[in-house]
Amino acid sequence: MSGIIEARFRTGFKGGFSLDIDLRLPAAGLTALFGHSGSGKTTTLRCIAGLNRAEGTLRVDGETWQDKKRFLPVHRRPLAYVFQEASLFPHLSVRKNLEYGARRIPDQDRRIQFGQAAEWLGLSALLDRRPANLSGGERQRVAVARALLTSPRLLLMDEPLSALDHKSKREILPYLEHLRDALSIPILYVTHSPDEVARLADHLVVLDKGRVLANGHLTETLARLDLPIGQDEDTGIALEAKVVERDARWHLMRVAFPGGSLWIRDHGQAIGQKVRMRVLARDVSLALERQDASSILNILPATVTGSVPTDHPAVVLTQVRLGHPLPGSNTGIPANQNDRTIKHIDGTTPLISRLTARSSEALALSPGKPVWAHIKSAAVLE
Ligand SMILES: Nc1ncnc2c1ncn2[C@@H]1O[C@H](COP(=O)(O)OP(=O)(O)OP(=O)(O)O)[C@@H](O)[C@H]1O
Repeated sequence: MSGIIEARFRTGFKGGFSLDIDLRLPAAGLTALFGHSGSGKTTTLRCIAGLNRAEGTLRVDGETWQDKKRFLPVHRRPLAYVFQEASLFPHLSVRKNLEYGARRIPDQDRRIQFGQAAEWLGLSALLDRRPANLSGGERQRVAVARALLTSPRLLLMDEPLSALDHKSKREILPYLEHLRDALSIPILYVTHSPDEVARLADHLVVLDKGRVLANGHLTETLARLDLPIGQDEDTGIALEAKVVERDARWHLMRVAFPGGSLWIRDHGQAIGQKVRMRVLARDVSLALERQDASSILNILPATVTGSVPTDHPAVVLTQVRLGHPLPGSNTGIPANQNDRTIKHIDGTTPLISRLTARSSEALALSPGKPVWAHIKSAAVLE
């Protein structure tokens, strides 16, 4: 089927690790493969690349790369692979390294031009340098551009930032964000950084012990309370919003998303522009009444959808969805997929709130309960 990557693999190693996955992924945008060390992220990528000969099926946008009858070897799969460390030719300039990437592709098959790749990765001023005279982040940018110049139909990236220091990571992230939006090919991106997931991913796969724990849209998957991706200080959701209004006097802008909007610090984006935001669980408090006489600017109606304990008995995480149950409906009812009072909040944005177990009990926060989410802070990711 078109527009989809279907990847089904079963494989194992002598040490006892087995991989058994069945994934349907969008054949566009950036899909993050997230999981703890040893969960099978790299093995999955290697199976997709044809570097590991796993039993299974791989179809990319309607084209079969592997099934029971055929196995395209790695050099016949139109993909590019970016590793943790850039392996550039040390004796060649950046320009020559890039030209090497483009060399194998006949002109008529070239989908990404040299100038385009150099511009996307900000390499124009570096073309005459040798790799030894580049920072780690610059070397990785060259490696990504070189990969793109092979005109792949799929870009695989295996923890491309993990060997970089904090400053270099910050420098390279905007290039990757731009690339995600500009490229028409899908990117599969392995990481164990929740931060990179929030900033870069459109779609998220969570792996654990060689199995798929979750596979879904970024905001929805990050909002799940049953996954190992959260539960710490940085737990929260990430979402895409659109700038809809600004208040020049107070340097604020209003950003809208399914089910609501927030006033946040103005970062100068144009009206209509998309921004990616993060709302952390520790910045969301829940109340039964709307508390307007407070310093909090953003107060949104929401409905409780679930709650889980955390590592500390004093703290729980509660999931809500924006919107109140319909007027006149019986509210304190448990969540039920067929209940029309719950259904109307399907599709609105989920939030997670970190609160004490004592408050949760005092407010009787159970599924179906209407609340007001007071959002202390929300930020554009940049
Ligand atoms: N060639 C191999 N032979 C034996 N065991 C292997 C081989 N390759 C990987 N493994 C094992 O398979 C498991 C999954 O490895 P994999 O590299 O896919 O995990 P990962 O999620 O990418 O981990 P990390 O985040 O540490 O890179 C690990 O336990 C690893 O030791």
